[in-house]
Amino acid sequence: MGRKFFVGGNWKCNGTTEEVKKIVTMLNEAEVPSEDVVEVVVSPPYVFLPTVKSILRPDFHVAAQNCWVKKGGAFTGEVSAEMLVNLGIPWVILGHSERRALLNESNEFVGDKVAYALSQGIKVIACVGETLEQREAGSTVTVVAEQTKAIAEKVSDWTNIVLAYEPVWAIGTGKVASPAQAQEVHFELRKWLKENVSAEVAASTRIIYGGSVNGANCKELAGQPDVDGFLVGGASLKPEFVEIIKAATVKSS
Ligand SMILES: O=C(CO)COP(=O)(O)O
Repeated sequence: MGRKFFVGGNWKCNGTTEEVKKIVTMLNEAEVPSEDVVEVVVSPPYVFLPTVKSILRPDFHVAAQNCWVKKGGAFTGEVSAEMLVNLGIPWVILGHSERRALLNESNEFVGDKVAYALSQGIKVIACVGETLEQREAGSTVTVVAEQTKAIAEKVSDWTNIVLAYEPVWAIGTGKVASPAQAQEVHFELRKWLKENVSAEVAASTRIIYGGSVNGANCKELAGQPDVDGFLVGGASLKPEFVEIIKAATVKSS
């Protein structure tokens, strides 16, 4: 169905100017499959976006890690979607579990943000995922379905959305979901999209996995039929990110 493999690097709140330049140099020198095979998007903190955009190879793209829920104005400390457009930033990550948990972003707020960013022409990596408690209570599918529903209620066009399944218990813990665990939730999310949005959206929307992805586990995860790529945290700051990008060839081989 032509879901191009997608690899996002979420740098989170890390880096100095020097470190950022070093990572970009490493990426610029890397030999990776062509843009026809894999879409690569890196997401530095806001303050480094212009630098990264200006020095990053043209076949890779940049994403912000957040943006404000509506038009900019008197919202101290926020960055608006309009500003991202002004800087030529094509992507934004929204609904990351760290923001949901630490900054109390609700499902509804995330849905509003996704809709507003899309309305301004910014493509969205929308994150969903359950906590360990929710998984142990057997509510994983309900939780991610509710998070996805809050987005689906606000948007009509899914063309510019990539859905990132990031189980909270796997983020930054070194405890990666097994390929079977990831596939199970990705399958359920695709089924949810089919039943609640459309068969076409279900077939064409990329559903990517995030949570302790590294150079050693990426290939097996990429081999799962409903895993269309990754959102990588810690390993996206390291040379092994290149190996993760190369996992795209698992799909094309
Ligand atoms: O949160 C993540 C990406 O958005 C995943 O982080 P880690 O790869 O460090 O577990």
